[in-house]
Amino acid sequence: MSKANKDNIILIGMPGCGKSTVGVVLAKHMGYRFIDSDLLIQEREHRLLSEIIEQEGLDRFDQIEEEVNASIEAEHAVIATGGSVVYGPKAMEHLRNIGTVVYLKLSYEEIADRLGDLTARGVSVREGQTLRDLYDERIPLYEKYAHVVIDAEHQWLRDTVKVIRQRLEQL
Ligand SMILES: Nc1ncnc2c1ncn2[C@@H]1O[C@H](COP(=O)(O)OP(=O)(O)OP(=O)(O)O)[C@@H](O)[C@H]1O
Ligand SMILES: O=C(O)C1=C[C@@H](O)[C@@H](O)[C@H](O)C1
Ligand SMILES: [Mg+2]
Repeated sequence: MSKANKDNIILIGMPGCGKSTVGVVLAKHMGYRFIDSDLLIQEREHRLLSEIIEQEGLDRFDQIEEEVNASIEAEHAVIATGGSVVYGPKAMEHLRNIGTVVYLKLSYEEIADRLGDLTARGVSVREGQTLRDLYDERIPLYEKYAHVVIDAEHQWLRDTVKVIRQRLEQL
């Protein structure tokens, strides 16, 4: 159960799991604002995520992502985060305080199908690390920080939105 002091809905999960695509539709259906924290990072930095990672390196990118997410002030919003937000404990503590954290869970196979070139997409992946390694490293973090886990495997976008709303109503 969420002990949040605000009514935001925060989406977390692997890159390509649908946080941004599902998030904007969920916000529209609920009459909420939509915030994509990847876009907040790009606005603050005046650069693309892939450029920040290339120019600053992954450690600095992770710091920037943590700072931006830890300073989001919002109410009545659906917040789509970046897949690597769970590397920032301060950001996750803040997000859990301002809303209900919803993990969109997909299998490794479906994530691999959906994602193209990880580098071009700007995914926070270290040299030599495979998508499988990344998946195995992150799943325990998503599970640790989630208030709610949604199985999004083989679901139409509209059905994922419906299931999220049902689960939130039950809280
Ligand atoms: N049922 C579905 N629900 C959501 N997205 C789907 C579905 N089927 C296919 N897709 C595709 O999967 C991709 C989801 O990408 P999206 O950018 O929303 O992911 P994300 O979780 O925001 O990733 P990132 O962490 O990189 O920001 C899109 O290309 C979308 O068209
Ligand atoms: O999962 C990831 O490593 C990332 C996902 C994107 O949303 C961005 O936050 C960034 O490109 C890193
Ligand atoms: Mg996104």
